[in-house]
Amino acid sequence: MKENHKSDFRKLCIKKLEFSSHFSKYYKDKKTVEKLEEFIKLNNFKNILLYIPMSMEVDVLPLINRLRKAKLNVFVPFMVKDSFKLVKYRLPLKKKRFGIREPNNSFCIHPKVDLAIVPVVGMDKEWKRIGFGKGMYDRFFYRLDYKPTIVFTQLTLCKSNEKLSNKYDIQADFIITS
Ligand SMILES: Nc1nc2c(c(=O)[nH]1)N(C=O)[C@@H](CNc1ccc(C(=O)N[C@@H](CCC(=O)O)C(=O)O)cc1)CN2
Ligand SMILES: Nc1ncnc2c1ncn2[C@@H]1O[C@H](COP(=O)(O)OP(=O)(O)OP(=O)(O)O)[C@@H](O)[C@H]1O
Repeated sequence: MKENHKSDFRKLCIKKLEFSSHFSKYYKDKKTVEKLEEFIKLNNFKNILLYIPMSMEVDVLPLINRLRKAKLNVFVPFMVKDSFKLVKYRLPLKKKRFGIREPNNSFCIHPKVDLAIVPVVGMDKEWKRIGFGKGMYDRFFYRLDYKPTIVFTQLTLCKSNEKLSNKYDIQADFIITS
């Protein structure tokens, strides 16, 4: 029953985000990125997990470039089987599974991040993440032996007033949207 609710809510949020991404996307991206940057500076984070955005996600590429100029370490997901590892952001990016772009593989030892900025499709009552349903972020955080600060980011808030999440779903410490 709950799984049906979850997948219906996921579909609804995807529709909402796709719709929202057609209107003032530039403004929403800019506003959200400004807030993210302020948050990073205020808390003095140095090693940051970001992501290579898809069209309905907040475009964090300008933020990535600015953070790199400021000599912060920016990592992005590199999909491996049912989850991902972290690689340092660098060009070129190559299109992979699900149309996701990624930098080349890197063989450095596991980097430790103090902040993880995570794109979400939706959130439930408990501020737990609803993603595309593959469980990759869930597995990534479950397998970490420390807990970074987690920020969820989204173009337009899509939050349910019901509990839809499962035990393994990751929970936000902060939400930043436009
Ligand atoms: N930008 C970004 N990178 C990410 C994720 C993400 O959510 N966003 N991931 C989070 O786990 C991982 C990739 N996992 C994914 C799993 C499924 C789909 C997916 O089902 N995509 C839809 C298309 C979405 C669209 O309409 O654009 C599909 O393939 O049908 C996407 C990413 C790692 N990298
Ligand atoms: N720590 C874990 N270990 C094993 N399986 C897991 C774990 N976390 C999630 N899963 C599995 O992943 C699948 C997808 O989970 P869920 O529906 O919560 O995805 P999601 O959080 O919406 O998507 P995603 O994290 O990919 O964006 C589920 O079948 C779940 O059993």
